[in-house]
Amino acid sequence: MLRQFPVTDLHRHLDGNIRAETILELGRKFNVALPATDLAGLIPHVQITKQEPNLVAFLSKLDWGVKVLGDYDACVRVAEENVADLQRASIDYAELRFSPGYMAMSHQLKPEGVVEAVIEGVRRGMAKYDVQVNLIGIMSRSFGQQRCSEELAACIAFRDQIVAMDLAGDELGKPGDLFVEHFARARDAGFAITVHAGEAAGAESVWQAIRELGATRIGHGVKIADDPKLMDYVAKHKIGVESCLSSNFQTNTTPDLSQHPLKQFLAHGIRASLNTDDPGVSAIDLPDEYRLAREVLGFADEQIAQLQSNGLKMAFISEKARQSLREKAAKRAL
Ligand SMILES: O=c1[nH]cnc2c1ncn2[C@@H]1O[C@H](CO)[C@@H](O)[C@H]1O
Ligand SMILES: [Zn+2]
Repeated sequence: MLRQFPVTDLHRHLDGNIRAETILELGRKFNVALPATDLAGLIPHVQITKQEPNLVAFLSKLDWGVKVLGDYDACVRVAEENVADLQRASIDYAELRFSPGYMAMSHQLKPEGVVEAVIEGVRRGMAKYDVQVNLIGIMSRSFGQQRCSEELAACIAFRDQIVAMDLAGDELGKPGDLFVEHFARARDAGFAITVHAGEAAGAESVWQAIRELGATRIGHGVKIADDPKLMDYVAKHKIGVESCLSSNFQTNTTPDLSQHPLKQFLAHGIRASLNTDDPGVSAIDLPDEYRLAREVLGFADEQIAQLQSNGLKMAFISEKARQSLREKAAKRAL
C-alpha cells in the first residue's frame, strides 16, 4: 500500500479476527472444551490452513472464537484487541463489523449487551491506538429471520454508535428475499446498507441486494463480473465493491486468484476497494492483500492508489472525516 494515501479496511469481521491465543485463554477461563490445549494444536481448528471446499466450510472456522465469549468482558477484550491489530496492520480507518447474535449465542448473552461491550472495547482501543473505527452491525442470515430481527433490534438500540447494517453468512441457503423487511427497518432507522452478495450465489443476488435491500455497497460481489449489465449498473451508480482476495480464494469462490475480477472492476470504473474479511481466520492482514494485488494480479502503483482512493470514497464517514484522513496521510509522506 502507498503510505501517502489513507489506508482503509472496510470489510473486516471483528468476530472473524479473534486471536488464537485469546481463544485458548478464554476457553480455559470459561471451561470450554476446545479441540486442543496448545496453540499449535488449536490453529488448524481456528485458521484456514488449506483452501476450503465452499463458503459454509470456511465459516465453521469462526465458531471457536465465539464459543469462548463467556461474558461481556470477553467481548470488550476481543473488540479492543481488534483495534490493536489495526494499528499493527498500518490501517488508518476501519469499519469493524460483527454479529451480536452470533457472539451472544454460546453463553446465552444478550445481543444488546454484546453491542454495548463491543462499543466499549473499540472506545478503549481508540483511546490507546492511532486508528479511527466505525462499527457495522451484522445480521447472520444462517440463523434465520427471527435471530436477524433480534440482531437488528440490538443495533437499533445503539443507533448512534453503529453506521451501517450488513447481511452475512450462508448466502445460498438463506437468500436475500427473506430479509426485505429487516432492511426496510434498518433503512428507516437511518443505517447505511452493505450486503454480502455475489460470493456463494450469483449476480442475481447482487441485483436483489441493491434493488430490494437498498445496498449501496456490496461485500465481495465476485459474481458481478458474470453480468455485463450489472457491471455497468454498479459503475454508473457508484456502488462500492468490498473485495477480499485471500478470503475469496479460501472459500473457493475464486479458485485461481490470478482470475479474480478485481482487475476488471477497476478497468470498468467500478468503485472497488481492498479489504481483509476475517484476518484472524484467514491468517492474513491488509498488507498481505496489497502484496497479493501486486504479485498475483500484477497491479502497479496506479491501481494500488486507485484501490486506496476507492476505499476512502466508499467509507461510511463524513466529508470532514475523509478530509482529515487525507491530511494525516499526506503529512506522513513529507
Ligand atoms: O466471507 C464471508 N461471507 C459470508 N459471511 C461471512 C464471511 N465471513 C464471516 N461471515 C459471517 O459473518 C458473521 C460474523 O461476523 C457470521 O455470520 C459469519 O458466518
Ligand atoms: Zn465478510
